[in-house]
Amino acid sequence: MSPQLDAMPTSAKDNKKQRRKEVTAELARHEAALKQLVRAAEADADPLRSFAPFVAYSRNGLDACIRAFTGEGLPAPLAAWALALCRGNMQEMYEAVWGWSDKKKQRQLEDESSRFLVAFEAAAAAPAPAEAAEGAGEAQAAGGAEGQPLAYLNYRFEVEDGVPVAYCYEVQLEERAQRKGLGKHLMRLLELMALRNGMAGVLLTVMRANTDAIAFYARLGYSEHESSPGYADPDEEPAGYVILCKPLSRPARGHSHAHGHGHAHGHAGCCGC
Ligand SMILES: CC(=O)SCCNC(=O)CCNC(=O)[C@H](O)C(C)(C)COP(=O)(O)OP(=O)(O)OC[C@H]1O[C@@H](n2cnc3c(N)ncnc32)[C@H](O)[C@@H]1OP(=O)(O)O
Repeated sequence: MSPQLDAMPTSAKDNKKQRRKEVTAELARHEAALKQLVRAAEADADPLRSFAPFVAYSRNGLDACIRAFTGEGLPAPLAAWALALCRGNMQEMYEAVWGWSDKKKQRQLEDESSRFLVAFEAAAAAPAPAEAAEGAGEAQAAGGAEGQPLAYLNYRFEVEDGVPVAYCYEVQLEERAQRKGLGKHLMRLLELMALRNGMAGVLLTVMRANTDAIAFYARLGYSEHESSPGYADPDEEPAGYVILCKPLSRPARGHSHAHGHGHAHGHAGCCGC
């Protein structure tokens, strides 16, 4: 027993013990509620059903439609295409920071908690298979009526430091689909899905060398998260990556966020996710 407790009258000790028990039980309930929130979000078999107007993207010369997959349910040719696209876009930058491993990336993409949005070109607009990128022809066949895949967003629902978030693992676009608004559209869809599932925000990791992606995320309102290396201590050795976040707000309804998660807009140094 601690010396402080020892010196207390019995009723005060009992009160303190009781209070500890209550706090522990409350924390356990809170943790269970967060896990439940994530499980419910993961279990949604049709995450795009509320966002029908956003599953088609026709702008800037692109004519695409978006479908949702789980990592485990992604057809093999699409999984191969996703891995090849990521390798093509990222391998060089990865090698300078974490190293590149096909196996590790594949495991990440196909993990049971991994989720995908995949944008397919409308079938009529798809180029002949000979012009397609590695794996895209077979991936097209796996996609059914759609044309070739153009882009994907790989995400998970997670609890990060006690806060439920949608974690964006990868956004990868074929070169011919870049800078046409599709990346932004996919991120907006993720934000909508995150909000609908009670997540407090979107989190992601991006390499410092990826200045294009950093500019893209800044344009979309993402800023450095307090868990990002060097955020709290400018003397810390700079890492090769930063963690960015965007808190998500609901229309004010006069009561706090479900499961007690307030949003920290305007909260100095913290973005609430
Ligand atoms: C967590 C991660 O996934 S990090 C890895 C990100 N992925 C990559 O680096 C792979 C290669 N790049 C890509 O796949 C894409 O180009 C992405 C994902 C970086 C961006 O998607 P895109 O569709 O090309 O960008 P999009 O056209 O939607 O641009 C949205 C906004 O960001 C701006 N933007 C995009 N790229 C840049 C840039 N390099 N510099 C400045 N602004 C930019 C656009 O001008 C646009 O602004 P607007 O809304 O005012 O018009």
